[in-house]
Amino acid sequence: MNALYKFLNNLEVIDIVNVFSLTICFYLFRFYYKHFTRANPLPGPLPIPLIGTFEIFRAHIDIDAWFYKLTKQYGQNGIFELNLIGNRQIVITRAEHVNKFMSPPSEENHRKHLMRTANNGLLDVFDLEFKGVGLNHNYNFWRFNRQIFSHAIKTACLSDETVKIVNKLFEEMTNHWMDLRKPNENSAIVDSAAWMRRFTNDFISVITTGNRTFAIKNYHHKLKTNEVTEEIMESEEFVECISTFFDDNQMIFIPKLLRPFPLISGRVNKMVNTLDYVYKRLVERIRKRRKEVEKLANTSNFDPSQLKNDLLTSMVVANTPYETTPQKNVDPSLLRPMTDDEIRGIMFDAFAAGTDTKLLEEIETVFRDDPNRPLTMEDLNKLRYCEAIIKETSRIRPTVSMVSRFLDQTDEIAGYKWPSDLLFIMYVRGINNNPLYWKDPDTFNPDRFYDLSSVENQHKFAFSMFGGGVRTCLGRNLAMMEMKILLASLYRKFDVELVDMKAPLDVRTSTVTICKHLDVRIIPKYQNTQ
Ligand code: HEM
Repeated sequence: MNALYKFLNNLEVIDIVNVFSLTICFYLFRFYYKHFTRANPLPGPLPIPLIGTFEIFRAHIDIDAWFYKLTKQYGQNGIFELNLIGNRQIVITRAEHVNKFMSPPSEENHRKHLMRTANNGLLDVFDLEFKGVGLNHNYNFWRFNRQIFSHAIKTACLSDETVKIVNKLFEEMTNHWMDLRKPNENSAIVDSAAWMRRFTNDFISVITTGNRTFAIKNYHHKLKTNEVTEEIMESEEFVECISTFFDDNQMIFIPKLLRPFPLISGRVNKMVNTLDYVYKRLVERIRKRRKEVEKLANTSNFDPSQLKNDLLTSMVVANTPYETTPQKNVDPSLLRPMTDDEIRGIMFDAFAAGTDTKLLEEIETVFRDDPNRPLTMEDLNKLRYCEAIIKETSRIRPTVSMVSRFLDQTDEIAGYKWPSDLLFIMYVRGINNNPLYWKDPDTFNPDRFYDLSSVENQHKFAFSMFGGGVRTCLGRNLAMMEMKILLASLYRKFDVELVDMKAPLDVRTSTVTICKHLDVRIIPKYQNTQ
């Protein structure tokens, strides 16, 4: 002890500087030694010590554009790597390599590599770790929630009522557009991105809770009168919060260790506050619905078929005596009622995920009998070219451009043997635009999805829009239905023109790509379109 005291006492500033410099040199040497001797080295940007690849930390970075550039630079063999604070992430850009993650579940793979994020992330800070379906990091909770969500959403997808809701909201929205026309003008200029955010929010709210948020009506009122009432503020804040979550949701991949860092902490706190607000609003709705169900159930002549048909009611009564269509062939351990927190997790998923020539010929053929009649479920099946347009748009610019899976055991992927605890990112946009599978990938050509022979000859993972395998999108049928009705209804009644053809697309990407603003001119085709 004495010797140590003497030693420290005799130290001079220069010695401290030397020790400090030596430590840094040692750290640098060790960092790059480990980097250059890593297993299966792949091409990718050279990492910076402590930070890894810096780009990810830049606020407002267009992650998707950056990944697209990296794919061109490093993805020739369909696989490259990034480093995030010492964590390796493997990016896949070829269809052949996604088999183990995207294949339909089998006895052998139904539990393998199922999680989307690493074990050391921030999911618990955002209260998402054991909640909902999309980001749930616990196999048993995820399975329970997915089972109930999928049972509840099936009813919505098969129901004529859902088609009627989209028709009604569309009519209301377009009436508002026409109302916003300047005096003596036939067409209206609208920010289609802002309107679509409100449309999808209103739609998913009816599907999940049976009640509207009136986001469309409130937005119209705000634009028309410049007046911001409490109701408008609330509905607008809810829409904005969902947007904020998507703006920065790459935060879910940040290791927890980094939370206190200045570039990170502000963004994490903003996300926590945003989610807190959304969670509170959702729990209020759940409690209200529970009371309504209980009140009804306590009446003497109660019949479960009197209950509402929406997702929230289905979840409140799931596995209780009030359920009208009990789940069949389900593991008995999944047959318990849901808690408020569990329902809130699923509702958050639904709100977050649910909150967007030949076509004209097809529309004309389908609606030849009456161009103004509401669209029906039967029409939907005939709108094949409309579906091809949606797929081709999603091929070129997928809404979800990255799908991740966490390797939970050693496995062979893309011809390499990998250790466990490694994050894989399937870069969907890279695969969807890879010239190996698509001739002239930059050319917009919906025939690729219309011509059945070319679809059959395509690699089964060369295009993916809703992911695949055990964790494939639960809302895919509902989303496709909503998009087809919207597209067909829009072009049936209106001509649509971009206001500024030269303006760059105002998109914000994290793992999801969202259009922030897009002015279009809406021109009614018929005089009687109000
Ligand atoms: C155009 C609209 C949509 C697109 C492009 C889309 C795309 C996706 C993708 C790519 C995934 C990841 C799949 C995977 O990991 O393999 C996903 C997951 C999911 N989606 Fe969607 N989605 C859409 C709409 C919806 C809607 C409307 C809902 C609900 C009402 C929904 C609910 C979900 C859920 C719950 C998951 C998580 C499934 C799980 O982790 O088990 N999605 N979606």
